[in-house]
Amino acid sequence: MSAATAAAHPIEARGLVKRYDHVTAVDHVDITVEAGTVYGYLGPNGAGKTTSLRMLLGLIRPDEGRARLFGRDPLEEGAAALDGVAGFVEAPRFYPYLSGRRNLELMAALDGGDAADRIDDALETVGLAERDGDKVSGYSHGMKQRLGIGAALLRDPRLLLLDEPTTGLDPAGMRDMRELVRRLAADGITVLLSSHIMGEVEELCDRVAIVRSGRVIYEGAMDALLHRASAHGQRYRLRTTDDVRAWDVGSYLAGVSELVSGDDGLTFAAEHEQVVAELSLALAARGVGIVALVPATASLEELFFRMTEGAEANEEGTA
Ligand SMILES: Nc1ncnc2c1ncn2[C@@H]1O[C@H](COP(=O)(O)OP(=O)(O)OP(=O)(O)O)[C@@H](O)[C@H]1O
Repeated sequence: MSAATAAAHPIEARGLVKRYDHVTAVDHVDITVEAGTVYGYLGPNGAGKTTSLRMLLGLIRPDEGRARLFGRDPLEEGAAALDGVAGFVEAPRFYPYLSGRRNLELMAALDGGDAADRIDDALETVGLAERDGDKVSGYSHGMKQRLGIGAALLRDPRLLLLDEPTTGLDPAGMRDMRELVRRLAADGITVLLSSHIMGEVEELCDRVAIVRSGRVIYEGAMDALLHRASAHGQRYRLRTTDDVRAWDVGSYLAGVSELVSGDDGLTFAAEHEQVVAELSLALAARGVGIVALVPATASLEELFFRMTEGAEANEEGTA
C-alpha cells in the first residue's frame, strides 16, 4: 500500500445515489469513516443501508457519486481497492455438508496469499475453534453468522463492513456478535456496521449516521447524539399506587413536561434532578406511593423515531 492510501480514510463516499425505477434507494449520501472508529449506519427497513454498503464495496455501481476505500475506488481499481477490506453484506453462504474449517479452507484457497495461515486464529476469534470439525448444517444461525465473520478475517482486514450482523439472532447470539464486534474494534479494525437496532448502535458505535428513505438525516458523534437526545430534559418512568392522582400532581409541578400516561405507568421529562425530588415529595404529601421511578433508557430510540417518522425529520439537517 502506498503512503498516499495509508493516510486516506478507510471510507470516504460523496454524493452516492442509487435509483431503482421510481425508488431512490440511496439519495446523495456522504460518509466519512475515520480509522479506528466503529461507525453505525442506522435506519429502518428499506432506508437504503444494504444498497449503500453494496456501493461502498463496489458490488453495484452508483448512479451518481463515488466511494473510496483507503483512497481507492473499487469501481475503477477492482479487487486492488479491496485490499485490507472485508465485507459481510449478504448472508454468508457455506457448503452445509462440509465443516466450518473445511469451508474456510476452501475460501482461503480462493483468496490465496497467506489466508490459510489465518484459519486457526479466525476460528478462535469468532468462538468456533471447538466446533470447527462440525458440519455447517448443524450450526445455529448465530454460529453461521460468526463463521461469516471468520471468513472475512481470513483477509486480515483493516476495515470491516457488516450489514445487520445481529438480524435474526436470539438474545444470546446477539450478545456474542456484539462482543465479537467489540473485540475486532479493540484489535484496531475499523468497522462500519449497519443496523436497525438503536440500542446496538448506542452500545457499539463511536459515530453514527441515521438514514431515512435513502438520506442521511443525522451524522455525528454518538456522544453528541445522546446529549441532543436529552436536550429537553431526561425522561423518567414512574409507577405509583395511584397513577391518576400522580398525573394530576405532575401536571401542576413546574419543571415537569411531556407527561404521558401509558399502560405501564407514566413517563415525563424533567429539566433537573431537583424536579424529580420535588415530584416524589409532592406525591408522598398527597398519599401517593412510588412503586418505581427510573430514568427512561430509550432516549435514543425515541429520538430515532422522531427523526425517521416524525414531522421533525423534514427540518433536520446533518449535524
Ligand atoms: N435490486 C433492487 N431492485 C429494486 N429495488 C431495490 C433493489 N435493491 C433495493 N431496492 C429498494 O431500495 C430501497 C432500499 O433498500 P435496502 O435493501 O438498501 O434497504 P435497507 O435499509 O438495507 O433495508 P433492510 O433493513 O430491510 O434490509 C428499498 O425500497 C428497496 O425495495
